[in-house]
Amino acid sequence: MREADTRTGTGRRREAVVIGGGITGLAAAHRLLDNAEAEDGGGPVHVTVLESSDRLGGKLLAGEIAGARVDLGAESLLARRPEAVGLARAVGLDDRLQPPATATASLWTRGELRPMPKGHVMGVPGTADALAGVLSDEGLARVAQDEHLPPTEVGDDVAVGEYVAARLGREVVDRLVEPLLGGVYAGDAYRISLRSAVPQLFEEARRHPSLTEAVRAIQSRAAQNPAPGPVFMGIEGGIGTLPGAVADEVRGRGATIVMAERAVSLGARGCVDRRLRRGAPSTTHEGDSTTHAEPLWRVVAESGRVYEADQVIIALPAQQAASLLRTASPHASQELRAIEYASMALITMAFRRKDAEDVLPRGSGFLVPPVDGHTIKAATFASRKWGWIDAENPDLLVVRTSVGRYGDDKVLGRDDSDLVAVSRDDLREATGLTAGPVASRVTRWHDGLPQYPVGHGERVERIRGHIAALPGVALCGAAYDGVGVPACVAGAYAAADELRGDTTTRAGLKANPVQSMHGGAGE
Ligand SMILES: CC1=C(CCC(=O)O)c2cc3nc(cc4[nH]c(cc5[nH]c(cc1n2)c(C)c5CCC(=O)O)c(CCC(=O)O)c4C)C(CCC(=O)O)=C3C
Repeated sequence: MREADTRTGTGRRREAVVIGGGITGLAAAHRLLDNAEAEDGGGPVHVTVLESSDRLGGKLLAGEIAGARVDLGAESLLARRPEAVGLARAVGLDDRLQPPATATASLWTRGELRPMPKGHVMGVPGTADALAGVLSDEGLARVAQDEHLPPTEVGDDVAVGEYVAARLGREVVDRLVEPLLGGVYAGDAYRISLRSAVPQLFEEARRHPSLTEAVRAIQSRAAQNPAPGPVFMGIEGGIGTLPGAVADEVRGRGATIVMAERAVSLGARGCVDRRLRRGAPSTTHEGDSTTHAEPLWRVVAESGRVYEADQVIIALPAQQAASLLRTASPHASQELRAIEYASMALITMAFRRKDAEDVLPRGSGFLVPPVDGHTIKAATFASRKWGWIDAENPDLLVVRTSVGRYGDDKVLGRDDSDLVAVSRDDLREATGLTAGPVASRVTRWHDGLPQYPVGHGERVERIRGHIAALPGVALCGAAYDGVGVPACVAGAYAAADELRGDTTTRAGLKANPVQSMHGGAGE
């Protein structure tokens, strides 16, 4: 059915193609449809989502172990930003949203599980007070020196590890910052950008001579405006059920989702080349809406099929985006190639509840600093963390561990049985759990987490600059706007809004980056 686009008078509806069926691409499709329904949305649109694999959802994957429903990918949504939870509500999952049953976690440091200290921003403490035991006595004394040291230059950007070590000593980096960044980015604190990964702290660090003072400034601001509600949210059945729910919702509104359809190139038709030569700016603005007599873009798939599009949203990991953009934007392509990823594996194990219940500590799990030489970097007690897993499986206790950090690709090459064995060894050493699991499964996430090293923010700006020269094309995903699910959703919304000439969403994202929500006051 072809509806006339009365607003632009072209007699046809817009064609929008979203490349990538992860949560970012699906959120983009959802937003394109919302925008089209809005009064000034530019008229009817037909949305096509192209997914190269035979599964939607990208890094979100719901699965099963010993009959228990679990997440085998990301398992929690940061709820301090509205976008991810808002999307879940918008697609009818309101009743299934559930905060974690426990908000406490531990740190496996210096031979013992110790409560995760309160009052830090991404592992950076506001005071040495709560760190006894977590750090050595020398480490504690070193933190206290911060207030007396001359200021450290932050410049345009600095590596988190380098800066924190200069102010507070390496122990804070090794035992607090590394394990948290290891969770969020599977990264290396000495490479990750303070500006991109902890922007709030970057801003405050420029304003205060001491870093602990900068942290306390963030904490007192947070204390004055306490954010309502839980920090994290889960979804009954797993956050891996979110992509399917979004897919159903957009299909219900007329979108087409094509599976096993790999987009291999994005080509401009002649008219675009002429427009580009005239120096026409990128995305739409008033009166230059994206509906022209003919679609401007041709997306060619590996199958040979061609998708003509007025608007294209690229919601792909950086390397795939680089390939797709080879001819349309060699400069963007080159910059995208330089974005690196870390790989990780999740080892999910179901224990008999009676074997594990009294042995495992309370709380949601523990983080592991890499300095102590253990293989796992975190353990999550899924049955303790999520009430729905607990309730559905009274005889089981589900635990998952994670392995793999930036630069260490070897660990993913180990056999499943080997990864289960090292996980059990580390769990036994940390908690005393000796019983074997009744079931286990390993999920490898090759190139699962994009890295945000020093200079990443500028690189993304340059990429956006190049993409802006392609009218009707926008880019979003974990590599550009922040690694968490809310960041992916927010980036998708910003991309869809940009295509209708609305840059306020992107501006809002920049002013209030998703990563600034990490840590906070004593959470
Ligand atoms: C992508 C991402 C974000 C960004 C989200 C976004 O920006 O949208 C994030 C945020 C955070 N992660 C945090 C804390 C923890 N993360 C853990 C474990 C893990 N995180 C991971 C990823 C992420 N983590 C991963 C791959 C693991 C490994 C184990 C697994 O995947 O199963 C664990 C141990 C296990 C447990 O207790 O569950 C803890 C305690 C805190 C609070 C810090 C504070 O206290 O201030 C915050 C903001």
